[in-house]
Amino acid sequence: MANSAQTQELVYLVTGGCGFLGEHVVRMLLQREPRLRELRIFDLHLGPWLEELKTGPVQVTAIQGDVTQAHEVAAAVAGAHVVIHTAGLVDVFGKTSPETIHEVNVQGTQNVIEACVQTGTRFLIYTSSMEVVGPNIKGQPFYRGNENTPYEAVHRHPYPCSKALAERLVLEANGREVLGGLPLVTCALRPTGIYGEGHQIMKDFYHQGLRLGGRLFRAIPASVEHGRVYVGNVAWMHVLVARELEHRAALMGGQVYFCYDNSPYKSYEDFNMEFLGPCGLRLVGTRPLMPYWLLVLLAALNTLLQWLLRPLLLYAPLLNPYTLAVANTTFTVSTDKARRHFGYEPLFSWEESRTRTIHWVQTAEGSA
Ligand SMILES: NC(=O)C1=CN([C@@H]2O[C@H](COP(=O)(O)OP(=O)(O)OC[C@H]3O[C@@H](n4cnc5c(N)ncnc54)[C@H](O)[C@@H]3O)[C@@H](O)[C@H]2O)C=CC1
Ligand SMILES: C[C@@H](CO)CCC[C@@H](C)[C@H]1CC[C@H]2[C@@H]3[C@H](O)CC4=CC(=O)CC[C@]4(C)[C@H]3CC[C@]12C
Repeated sequence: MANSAQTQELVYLVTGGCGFLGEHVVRMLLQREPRLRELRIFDLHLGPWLEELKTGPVQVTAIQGDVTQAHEVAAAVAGAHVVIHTAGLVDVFGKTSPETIHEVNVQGTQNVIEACVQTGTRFLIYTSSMEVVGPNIKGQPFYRGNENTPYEAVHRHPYPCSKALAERLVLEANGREVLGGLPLVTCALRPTGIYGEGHQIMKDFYHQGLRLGGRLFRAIPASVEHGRVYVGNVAWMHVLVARELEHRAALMGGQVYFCYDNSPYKSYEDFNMEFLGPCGLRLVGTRPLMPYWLLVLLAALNTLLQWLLRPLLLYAPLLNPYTLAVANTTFTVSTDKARRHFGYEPLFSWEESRTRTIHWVQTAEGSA
């Protein structure tokens, strides 16, 4: 909670502050950054929940804007001490064109960097993704790796390509001189698959299960581990990095950190059942019910249907060759780099993260 003994002097900007992760970052900052004077929330779509934040001691400024518009970004950044750039197009389902994904994720990030340089903002934290590393196009496993684990990070899909390019831009910008002559300090956080309150795909699976009479059918072998991290802990890591970047610029500047916590290593489907099970769903099968080649065929068929139907409607199912490959490839992290560099410990235990997520799925049911 904000401590009135400390001077409230800092101005933060959170891009994408109305998204799934962004909302948690915003709320976490208000709770855990006592030096905050003003919090600017920049997003293409502003959420109505922002209104309730405006009555607190911190000035909350909602800015409707587009990261692809350099002048809008520059106006929002001017005067901010810290920028947390979490805005992005998270599309692995073919809803948007590769060009748009590139424009938002890469050009948008370039605009944020240039705005920092031009207006004199010194600290920039970028929300990257595990996807900048893998799974790669060869489907090679990354088993409990860390930030230094060798891995062939080669991608073809627009989303990981864009995140990798944007991350590189952010890291290369570390040390650039900003207005006033001081160096820019940047770093990138790479969450694995985020879960928690507000996770749309979890909700989609829940409703799919309800439609199928309370059942989901196992498609991926239980032995394929998929890295997951609780949204509250990802937000906490952003807040800590933002706080420590100034004091530990030499150590943290230009670095990447996986976002991790104590969530268990499990397959994507088994992990989801940790929440969906207590909400009344059952995962049928100890082994996949369909042979893998049939899933590959269905995923390819979905791609074809998406292409054929495009002139008429947007067909964007969860299953496509890319999502299947990601779900079917082991990718888990095991690291303590964030603890060593800036003292990160997860704020929420696994039990608490689980309880909060179950509660959200249960209460979100009626509102869907
Ligand atoms: N959801 C996940 O599992 C993971 C997400 N990430 C990254 O975390 C960040 C946040 O992702 P989520 O919260 O899941 O996505 P989200 O879609 O819920 O949030 C993204 C926010 O960015 C905003 N936005 C999109 N285009 C914009 C534009 N042109 N200008 C301004 N704002 C724009 C959206 O309106 C939205 O509020 C993204 O950068 C994503 O790549 C990284 C790893 C995992
Ligand atoms: C084959 C299906 C059988 O039930 C399951 C399909 C699940 C997929 C929709 C998800 C499996 C893995 C997810 C991705 C992963 O968590 C990593 C991600 C990181 C990001 O930065 C953005 C989101 C995502 C790509 C995430 C998207 C959904 C999955 C592919």
